[in-house]
Amino acid sequence: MGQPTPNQNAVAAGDAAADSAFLRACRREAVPHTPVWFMRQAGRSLPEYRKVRQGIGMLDSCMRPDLVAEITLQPVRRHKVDAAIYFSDIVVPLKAIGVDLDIKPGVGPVVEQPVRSRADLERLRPLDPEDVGYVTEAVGILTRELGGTPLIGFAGAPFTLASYLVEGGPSKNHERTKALMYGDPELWNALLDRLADITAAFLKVQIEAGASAVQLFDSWVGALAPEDYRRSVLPASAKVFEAVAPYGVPRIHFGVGTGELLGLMGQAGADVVGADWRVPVDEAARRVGPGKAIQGNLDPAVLFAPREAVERQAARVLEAARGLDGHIFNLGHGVLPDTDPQALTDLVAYVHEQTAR
Ligand SMILES: Cc1c2[nH]c(c1CCC(=O)O)Cc1[nH]c(c(CCC(=O)O)c1C)Cc1[nH]c(c(CCC(=O)O)c1C)Cc1[nH]c(c(C)c1CCC(=O)O)C2
Repeated sequence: MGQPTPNQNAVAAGDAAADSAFLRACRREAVPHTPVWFMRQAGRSLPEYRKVRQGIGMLDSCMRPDLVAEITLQPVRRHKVDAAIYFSDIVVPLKAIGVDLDIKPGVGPVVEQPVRSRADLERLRPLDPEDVGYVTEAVGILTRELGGTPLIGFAGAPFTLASYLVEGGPSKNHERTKALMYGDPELWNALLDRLADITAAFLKVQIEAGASAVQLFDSWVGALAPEDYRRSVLPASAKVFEAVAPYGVPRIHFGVGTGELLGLMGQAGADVVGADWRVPVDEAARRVGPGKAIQGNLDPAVLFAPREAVERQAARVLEAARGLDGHIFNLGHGVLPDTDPQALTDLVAYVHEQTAR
């Protein structure tokens, strides 16, 4: 592998963000306040998002740098969150290598020809940075406009991407995915390895263009038992983290329902591990093991309760985080589409106020 060569704009923007509360917390350094951002902060809960997206398909919007930059900036302006997350979707790199898929409103990613055989696997070619020139362009705009606010790049983890590819769409039980994993381990390992390379290439594009941190979303991996995760998933996720390690940007690893997997997810190599709301953050930190920051973990449904109740539940998260040497406040999963945006703005202010040092 060649030496990483971030461009000069990226270096300048990175310098401005380097001392931000978010990046300091990722590195487990002292912070002026606990940093806050929200998974899925850019999107349907915001009226200004629905306005700019009118008449433009989800995947089309991901390929328009001006629109991507605007949507990424919207929650930063409105909520004063401590980090921006790049507006895209986990299936964008798959679309970019020619997989025939679409994101259907209210459904999610749907794949025309699911991947279930060796011949299907051969259709997944490596990602060339030129396949996603619009990402380089949008990240470039963003790092200039964000100033000192760090930009988080992201990608889907091999297991979660495999689930969409094998099932052909969203799935509750992941039955075809598991059938392949148990029934043809050789093909399964080859699929995850190929997805690891695509994911790593996609993260590198974002980092080289100026992203200050990256998050690997393994949203659906909580469906697995620890032994299956260790054997059939961990090597591919570890390959992704290792591939981007030379850049030195913080690497975040997140999944839902991963209480029993947190130790193994820590072993996969991230610097920060995200937990959902089912495990308190101090217990999550104990399970993840030493030397890693923790991100989380207010239940996104709590935001539908009155303000005082939201604050009581947020206070519980902060209390559990008190002894940790690196905590990034977030929800335990993404912002739900019907969330009142004001509840998010108020929550950011509350966390900042309560943790100001
Ligand atoms: C599993 C997953 C997907 N996509 C993603 C994940 C991992 C995170 C998680 O677990 O929630 C990641 C994602 N998708 C989107 C972002 C944008 C950045 C952000 O604000 O976090 C991110 C980080 C935009 C989006 N991705 C999608 C939307 C909604 C589509 C729209 O606004 O038209 C947005 C804003 C579509 C999508 N794409 C996917 C789903 C499940 C959906 C929702 C389907 C629906 O209910 O409509 C796959």
